[in-house]
Amino acid sequence: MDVSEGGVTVSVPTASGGGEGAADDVFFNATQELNRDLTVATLAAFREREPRAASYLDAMTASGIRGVRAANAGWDVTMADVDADAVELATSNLARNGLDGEVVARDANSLLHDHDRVLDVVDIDPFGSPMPFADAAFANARNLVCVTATDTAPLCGAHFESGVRKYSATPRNTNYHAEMGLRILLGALARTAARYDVGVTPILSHVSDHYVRTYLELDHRATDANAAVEQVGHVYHCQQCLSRDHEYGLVAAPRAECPRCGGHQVLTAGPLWLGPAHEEAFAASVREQLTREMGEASQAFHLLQTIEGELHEPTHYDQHRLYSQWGEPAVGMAEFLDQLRDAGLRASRTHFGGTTFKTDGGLAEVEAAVL
Ligand SMILES: C[S@@+](CC[C@H](N)C(=O)[O-])C[C@H]1O[C@@H](n2cnc3c(N)ncnc32)[C@H](O)[C@@H]1O
Ligand SMILES: [Zn+2]
Repeated sequence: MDVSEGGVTVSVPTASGGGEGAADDVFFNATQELNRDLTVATLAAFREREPRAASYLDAMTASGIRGVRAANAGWDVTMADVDADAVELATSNLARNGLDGEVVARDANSLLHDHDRVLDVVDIDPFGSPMPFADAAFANARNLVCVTATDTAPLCGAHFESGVRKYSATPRNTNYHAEMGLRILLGALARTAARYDVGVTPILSHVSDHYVRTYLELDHRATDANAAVEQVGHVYHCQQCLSRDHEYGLVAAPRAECPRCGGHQVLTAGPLWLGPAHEEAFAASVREQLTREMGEASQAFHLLQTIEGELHEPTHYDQHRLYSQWGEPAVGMAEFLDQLRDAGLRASRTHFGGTTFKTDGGLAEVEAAVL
């Protein structure tokens, strides 16, 4: 069947209209249109920031939809997949839109390591964890690495051993699991890039549906890599009172007891990324690149707006969860945030959920402000 998205029309396996299709079909997920709309808008915003950026590798292309959309936006595109059927489909999808580009049957790692031209932007969109491709991406990309991770259960600590294996970290299953997943991923990516003397700066990140997506700008000096590693540390989370704190550095200092409630169930999570996961100005510039022909433009607009306003504290709270802990009825979010601000705290919504918020205050200050 044909799918039209963002100004291109591609053929995808018939069964895959609403989901991921049959197991042996070439992969296509209609529900990732938001991810692809944001990719195209991010590429456009990034080109304004880095005008030399011209080449884009869609390293796991499947039907080719993402690479075709990038080619349609003027990028010099290479699309790769290990699956011969995917390569055939992506080749015909590029051609039927009258676009130039190279489609190759290659393993992403081997292609990255012996590509004969500079790859300005590399997009890693595998099944599950991106970590098996992260070394090759950071060793060979020049400006930007885009990463999707769909293994959210390992990332957030729900599938603990798998998370430990894939991310060389200790993810913990907290009530801010989506952000835990994002920060475990960012921490692992920053440490991987550092092996190649590459420093990463996350300029946009979001957790939507069941995937994590992040865009990492690269700098190629050892000092940049050091600066990125300095953004990595640990979160200490009390399972009893939900209080948490964090510390930078690769050496963990597990808490014997919670400084707030004295409980002994304080989890240590990390190493994970404690720095900003986005740049406000860049998120705003991506928002300006959304176009009418993008099917998820409206959702993308609201998502970016929320991200722009989001504080950079490394964990968030769910206001409903707190009120249930306090045994009180929850109030509206706008009123709640006003109460925090009236008490002199910084406070923002987050894109992790409609009742989530971030603040620079500790839990005791939040309680004092709203109860
Ligand atoms: C999640 S799909 C990609 C979806 C696509 N980027 C999109 O936006 O619709 C993952 C693809 O990676 C391919 N793949 C798996 N291992 C690979 C490897 N080592 N190198 C390149 N492609 C690989 C699979 O054949 C599959 O087509
Ligand atoms: Zn506690």
